Amino acid sequence: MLLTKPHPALTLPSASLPNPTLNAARVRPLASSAPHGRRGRRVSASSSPAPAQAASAALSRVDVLSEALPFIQRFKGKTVVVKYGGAAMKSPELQASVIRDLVLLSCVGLRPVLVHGGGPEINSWLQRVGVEPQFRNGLRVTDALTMEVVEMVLVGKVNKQLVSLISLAGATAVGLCGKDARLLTARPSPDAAALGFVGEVTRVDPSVLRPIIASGHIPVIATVAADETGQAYNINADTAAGEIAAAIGAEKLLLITDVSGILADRDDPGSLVKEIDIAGVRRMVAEGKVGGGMIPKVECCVRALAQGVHTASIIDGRVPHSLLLEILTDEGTGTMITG
Ligand SMILES: Nc1ncnc2c1ncn2[C@@H]1O[C@H](COP(=O)(O)OP(=O)(O)O)[C@@H](O)[C@H]1O
Ligand SMILES: CC(=O)N[C@@H](CCC(=O)OP(=O)(O)O)C(=O)O
Repeated sequence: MLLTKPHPALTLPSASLPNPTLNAARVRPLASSAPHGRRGRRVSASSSPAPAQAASAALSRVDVLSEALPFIQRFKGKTVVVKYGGAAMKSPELQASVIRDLVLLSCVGLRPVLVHGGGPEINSWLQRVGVEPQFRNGLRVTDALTMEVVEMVLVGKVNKQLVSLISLAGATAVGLCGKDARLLTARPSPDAAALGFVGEVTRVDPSVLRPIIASGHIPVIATVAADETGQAYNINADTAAGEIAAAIGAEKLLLITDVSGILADRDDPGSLVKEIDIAGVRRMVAEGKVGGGMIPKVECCVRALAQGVHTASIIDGRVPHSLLLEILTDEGTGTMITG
């Protein structure tokens, strides 16, 4: 099945489109100096809308909350693996907004596991040490120096930054990489001659995640793993997220990126494929309609679904609250791949 519909974000008023300033406003806590009403809400005489308008705005806000109830009930206690990719992590405001949504999901009883990338950040640090990044079919060509930079950036920098953002948003997180408690064991990719230290996952041992999740912390996973000899490998974050989702029996796998989802025509942002089954997506890959970084995404969704994950979606991190829209509404925002 292949359905193409206009993307909801494309039909929204311009104020709903990705806008760092608006996102910043959304994540900013209430100014402590602002006067507060009875329930601690900020009250501003000069900017108050007319009472009728304010009441109607409040009503539509609680409507949205109320509509989310069946979804919250359905997914309460369920694990959702969210892969947050580098392309959608470029702006600090966007990062804070995505992390707030993740924390909201955790507060309403879902059990999110965050697997992250950081491709653009790795590129920028490689360039600082004079190495030009190279990719083949969406995978980074990883020699020994590149491997060192990948580990420093993903495990040392990006991972800890996301843990801090979760803390700032009021939840707690534990940062890990594949090496911790042998969460992921790697072996060289079949294309090692061309790709160097790019790994594929041979084993997932999710036992370290269970007590972390049971204690209410959000695991944050960087996808560097070692083989049996301790050699480090660079694992594509989409691939790792799919394997982790399958190993922990996740309800959902969500890949957040910087396109609206799978496009029927990759040069036409309006050609979003809203829903597609495994056969359909395989056909798109065979016909060359899916390329570059979208290939590991599609492949990991297909593998996760084949191993029992119920739904896999590719969603647009540039759309404010795309994570909440995908999980807590009927409409969704991106491409849902079904088994
Ligand atoms: N059919 C397609 N639909 C959407 N994107 C596609 C398609 N084929 C290739 N792509 C490319 O895949 C990219 C997403 O992968 P990538 O840049 O690796 O994301 P991330 O860094 O979030 O993991 C898109 O920006 C787009 O250039
Ligand atoms: C083998 C391989 O390509 N590894 C990726 C790992 C990070 C990643 O996947 O980051 P994004 O999600 O931001 O693309 C890389 O080195 O860029």
